[in-house]
Amino acid sequence: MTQLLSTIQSPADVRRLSRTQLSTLSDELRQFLIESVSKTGGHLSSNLGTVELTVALHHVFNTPHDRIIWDVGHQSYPHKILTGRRDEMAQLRQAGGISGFPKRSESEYDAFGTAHSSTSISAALGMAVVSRNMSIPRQHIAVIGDGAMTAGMAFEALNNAGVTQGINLLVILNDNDMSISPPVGALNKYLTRLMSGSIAKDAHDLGKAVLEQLPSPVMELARKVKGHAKGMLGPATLFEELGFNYSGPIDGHDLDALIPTLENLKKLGGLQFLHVITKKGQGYKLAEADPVLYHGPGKFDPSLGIQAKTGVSKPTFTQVFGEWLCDQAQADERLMGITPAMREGSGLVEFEKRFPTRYFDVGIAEQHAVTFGAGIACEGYKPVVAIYSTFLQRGYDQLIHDVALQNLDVTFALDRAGIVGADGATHAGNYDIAFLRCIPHIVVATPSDENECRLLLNTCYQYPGPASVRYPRGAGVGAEVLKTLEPVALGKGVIKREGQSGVAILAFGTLLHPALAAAEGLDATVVDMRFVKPLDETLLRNLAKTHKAFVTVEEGCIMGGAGSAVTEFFNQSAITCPVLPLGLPDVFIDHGEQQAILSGLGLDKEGMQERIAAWLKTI
Ligand SMILES: Cc1ncc(C[n+]2csc(CCOP(=O)(O)OP(=O)(O)O)c2C)c(N)n1
Ligand SMILES: CC(=O)[C@@H](O)[C@H](O)COP(=O)(O)O
Ligand SMILES: [Mg+2]
Repeated sequence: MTQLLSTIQSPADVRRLSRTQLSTLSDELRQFLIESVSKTGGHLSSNLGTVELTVALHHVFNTPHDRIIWDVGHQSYPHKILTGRRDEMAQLRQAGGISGFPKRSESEYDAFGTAHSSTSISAALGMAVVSRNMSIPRQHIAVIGDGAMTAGMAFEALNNAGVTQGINLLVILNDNDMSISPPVGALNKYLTRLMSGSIAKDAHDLGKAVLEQLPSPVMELARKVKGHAKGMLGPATLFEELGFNYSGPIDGHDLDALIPTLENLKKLGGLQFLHVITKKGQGYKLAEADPVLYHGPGKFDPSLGIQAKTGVSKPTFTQVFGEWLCDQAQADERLMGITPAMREGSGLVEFEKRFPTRYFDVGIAEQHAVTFGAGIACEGYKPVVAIYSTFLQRGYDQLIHDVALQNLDVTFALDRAGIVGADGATHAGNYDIAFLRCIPHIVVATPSDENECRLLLNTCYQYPGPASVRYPRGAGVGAEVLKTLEPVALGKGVIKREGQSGVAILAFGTLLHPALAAAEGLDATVVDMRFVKPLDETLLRNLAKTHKAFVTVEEGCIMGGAGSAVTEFFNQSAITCPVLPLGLPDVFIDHGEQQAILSGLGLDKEGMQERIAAWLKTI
């Protein structure tokens, strides 16, 4: 039953509701969420945890005039539902439907586009200084999870905000004591101490009482009084030391606590930090019991919950990597596995169980993960950094300056390379080939199937410098994976089909398979290049003697990608054969089903055949 929810057209309707109605609305919203996400798939646990907070925020603040920035944004579904997108939830994360993350082009209520974590405070601060300079009376609210709070960028923003005068910035720490996996790090321990009330509770109560009694003209003085009171009673919180007025912890599922607190903070303005305690999966027993499983499920039956898959399914590339990592770690005790907060997604669950002292979840801290690996390599150990292609973007300078420049032996296992599907443009791993191949020393390997993934991991692991293996989200072609730890030759491709038409298709990665199918109709030669760097120059020189035209195929951006590598080599070697580069165009590619997106871009058998045939007519 969603009677009240169905009357909500915009947050203005939420602002009119009584406390009792807000409570009913929250219950209906939660029910709607479970039903809706069970039909589309999406991020469930985090959204169940932000229902009351979202209702309270839209009730108290004047959105969209006031800005709410949802960190990561995977918890913004209640916000989407209350801001006019209830019906669109049926197409969430599907082609043509709404995004799973806040998106400025989608709604005026989405103040900032997010999906990569820990950006909210910086963005809110940027908005706040403009409001200050333009004398716009506006509130800026960053809602950030305890996981997202572990990233350096969040602290860079707090550091900057703490000395910024005259702004309204409210940081709400949505602390559910969970990242995707259980949380890690010293900050988590600190937050647990705050949560237990041992640091600031008494001081907070005293401070709040003082503030509530004071008339607004003396608020500034009040803040000083409050700070002084805290100082007398015990140590200030870290956030107070950084210049914020800390409130909390409060129960983030209790509207009676949330609403007056938010109203109070709104009145106060300035630099405010509110610590809210929530439960991931709140209100859906199965998600409460296993928030990790329900972090980002596919479709499921709400009454049964997620069911274990029956039958035999092809292993995913992630599973192939996870198994390889365990086998390699068994064989080489120098191996250390590193993940920036993506244990499940990167396939490290088993590795952690079997090699706990060699497993490092460093938090949402990609830059640190890379340099941490560099340090390990300096001491003769062999770090394997398991990281999604899109998240390695965060560690780019570290990759160049800390790893490659020193030619350190760090292996990068790049998952989710290429189109990722439902998460869309924010998570697409489209750029790694281009941004890696321009860095000296680094090996860039692009396996075409699961078995080759393992073989190239072997090669890259044994290569005594920086090396990367990129593989896509999901399952491959069902190739049998040999349990070997033997490497294949570095920088050598393999001819898969000899054609007679004088056309050679050079495939970098899993698009080899549609390329092979397309080649039948074209009678083209097909090569599994295996490596973008080093490029198999000998093979290319030989092919150029017998072929008149080349096509490159990759699931990565065309600009600067593997096709560019081939063209550059041809130019340097005075090879005059024309090259048609097939890959991802120079646009951000929205969410949708992975294969459908590739087909839409002409990267399936038919598309390749058509485009190659049309191009051949022009040369
Ligand atoms: C830069 C970056 N690294 C990793 C991720 C993947 N990721 C998405 S949500 C999440 C956990 C966030 O935890 P928290 O902020 O506490 O939110 P919760 O899921 O607990 O609601 C992670 C690691 C990401 N989105 N961005
Ligand atoms: C929000 C976020 O960044 C992750 O939860 C991401 O959606 C995971 O994607 P995968 O499902 O590909 O692991
Ligand atoms: Mg959390």
